Amino acid sequence: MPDSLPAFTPLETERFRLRPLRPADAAEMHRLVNDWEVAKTLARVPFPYPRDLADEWIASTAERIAAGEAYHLAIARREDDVLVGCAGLTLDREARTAELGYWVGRRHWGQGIAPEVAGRLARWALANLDLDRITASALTDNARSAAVLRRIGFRETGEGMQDFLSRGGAMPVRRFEAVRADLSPLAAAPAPAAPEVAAQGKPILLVAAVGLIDPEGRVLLARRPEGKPLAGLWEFPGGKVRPGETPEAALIRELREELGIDVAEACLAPFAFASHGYEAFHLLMPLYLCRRWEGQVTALEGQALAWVRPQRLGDYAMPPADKPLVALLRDFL
Ligand SMILES: Nc1nc2c([nH]c(=O)n2[C@H]2C[C@H](O)[C@@H](COP(=O)(O)OP(=O)(O)OP(=O)(O)O)O2)c(=O)[nH]1
Repeated sequence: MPDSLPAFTPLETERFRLRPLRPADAAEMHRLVNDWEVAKTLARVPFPYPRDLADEWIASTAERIAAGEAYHLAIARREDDVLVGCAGLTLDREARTAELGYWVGRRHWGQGIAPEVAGRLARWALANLDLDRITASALTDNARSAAVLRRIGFRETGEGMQDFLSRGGAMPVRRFEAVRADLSPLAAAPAPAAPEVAAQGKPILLVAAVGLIDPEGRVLLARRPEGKPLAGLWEFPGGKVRPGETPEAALIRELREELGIDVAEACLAPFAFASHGYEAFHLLMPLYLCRRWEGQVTALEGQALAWVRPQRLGDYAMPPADKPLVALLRDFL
């Protein structure tokens, strides 16, 4: 019944595909999860696991993906689509958080599947859903799961008790969480090579950005894609100024590459700048305003775009450097 499946573009890792569960997955899912060694580590899984529950659960995952409430996905091998486990996120949209969970069938243990897929799912979620934080927990006696969480960048935040259906009561767990900085590529950046480098201060990064303004006075924001630092935050279009380039030339190039529009230098009006210390560099970012361009604004790099009324800019999570610019822009427009 492919047409009853929710619209969700599968997430690929090197070896696996995270895709919506299908009714046809029920038998294999039941075989893998109806195993005490698996069920005992999961909070919301009963043991024994009734066969009918697999069908009901799969149907409910489709509904919840369609509603944007939870993303419980099959972990399938890319080469032959064999189901090896499940990974999921349950959202609390108001709190801008999601709870991560995963399990792998016993016959597939020992291949590093959990860190590969859970890391991908967490990075995807922070880049594509309106979240600031992902939480997870592992039974205190489940050192393997805690190690997976640490390996993908989660930090331990404390201990607590959680109800486990399979154990028939509350069990002690370690709690973990990750924010954008924990999972971003910048977190893995090496420390400065020599102490003198640090003592002289951070390098300055020059980035040119633009507030494109449409005839209705709305400003264009673009969402930083997965894989870049600060993924998932909304920003003014632009990018790094290359050696030998002027900020204006850099912007004209970036706008053509990223949005498919042509902007004349005379249409870029200098407006303000951001000067902000990030951990690894100091950002200096001139912000221009532009009301005239040629061509249709198109997301050429698959990034989400939003035309936002100045008064609504505060509803979009943006990099810390942009906060003062947003305030200035709101007053100006
Ligand atoms: N474009 C843009 N970058 C911003 C904003 N706010 C902010 O802190 N930044 C930071 C994020 C990045 O560290 C840096 C821009 O670098 P980038 O990596 O996106 O630049 P790029 O498009 O040249 O990317 P790449 O070719 O290196 O992939 O500036 C903003 O509003 N717009």
